[in-house]
Amino acid sequence: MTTQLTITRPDDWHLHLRDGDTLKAVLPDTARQFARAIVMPNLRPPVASAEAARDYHARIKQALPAGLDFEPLMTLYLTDNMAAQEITRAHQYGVVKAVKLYPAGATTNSDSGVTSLAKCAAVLAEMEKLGLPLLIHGEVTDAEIDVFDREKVFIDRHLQPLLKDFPGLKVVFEHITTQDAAEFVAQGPGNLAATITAHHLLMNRNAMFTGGIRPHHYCLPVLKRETHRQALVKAAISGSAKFFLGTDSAPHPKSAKEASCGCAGMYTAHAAIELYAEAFEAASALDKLEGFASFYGPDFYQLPRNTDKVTLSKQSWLVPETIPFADDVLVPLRAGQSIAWKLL
Ligand SMILES: NC(=O)N[C@@H](CC(=O)O)C(=O)O
Ligand SMILES: [Zn+2]
Ligand SMILES: [Zn+2]
Repeated sequence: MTTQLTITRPDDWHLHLRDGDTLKAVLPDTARQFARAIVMPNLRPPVASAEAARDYHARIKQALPAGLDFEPLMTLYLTDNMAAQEITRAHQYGVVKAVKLYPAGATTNSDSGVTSLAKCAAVLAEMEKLGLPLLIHGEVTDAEIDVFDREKVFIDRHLQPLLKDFPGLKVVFEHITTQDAAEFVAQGPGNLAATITAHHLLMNRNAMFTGGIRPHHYCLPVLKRETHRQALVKAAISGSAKFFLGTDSAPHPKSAKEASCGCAGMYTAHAAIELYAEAFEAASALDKLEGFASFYGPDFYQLPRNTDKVTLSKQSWLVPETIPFADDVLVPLRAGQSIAWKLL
């Protein structure tokens, strides 16, 4: 049995850091483990210009505690009326590594998102030309479509046409949750990849209803049935460079989660790499963790792999019930329960 695991320092290719005091509260959790993270732009207002991305980058660097080495990789929030020129400028700024597509209304702070991809043709052509990846929250927003089917329908209605219209565009299908998405990506072209969260590897939709409603297990895309979870595990441990780590750690105050209309998002940054280690161990595939967590992401983004190492030890520890979050608290995944691996 493996009791220690040393891997190249990982990166997180999908992360929500928020801003201001909440940024300060969560950033150390990520920076302790990861060398870099792709930072999501769904602030209020969204990070939709090259200047906004540069300023947000500076605020993150400023919020970083002394002694922690961490590089935020910035994203632009795609809107219907974004000019292609904005992409060119953002690319020139250097800190912007990708553009994020939120279908309008699909998730937290997505109301300024895209209503029709046809409106973004010039922007997408410019990204294709520059090699700037498009990161997609891949769910349709149609109220008539069952919430558990929204990812699958997005593939047919939007992702397939997009890949056909822009065959050279690099695309990351973010936080995939279904067998349909895993198979679509595995069989797709080399410019198509996907991130997978730890929570979608560890839990199926029963976790939202164990003994009552569990708001801290509600995220988007919503957890799916067990067959889908198994397909995601299979993809993550396959050794295919098309699948890599993206936590989608999405902090919200406890009061906003435990509410009559609670918001979507799980906080996993406090234990991200440890949670992934649990999932890979459960699949007897700890030897596949390093590629998934530390190699395939930078390879896809054409960034250098990290050179330093981290070590995980098979050592159970107790997750706190809450974590301070500005003037509130947040409830981390596994609150009050234990995690089998510990980052040394
Ligand atoms: N994943 C979530 O459930 N929530 C994310 C948004 C997102 O990634 O869709 C958030 O910003 O809270
Ligand atoms: Zn999303
Ligand atoms: Zn997200």
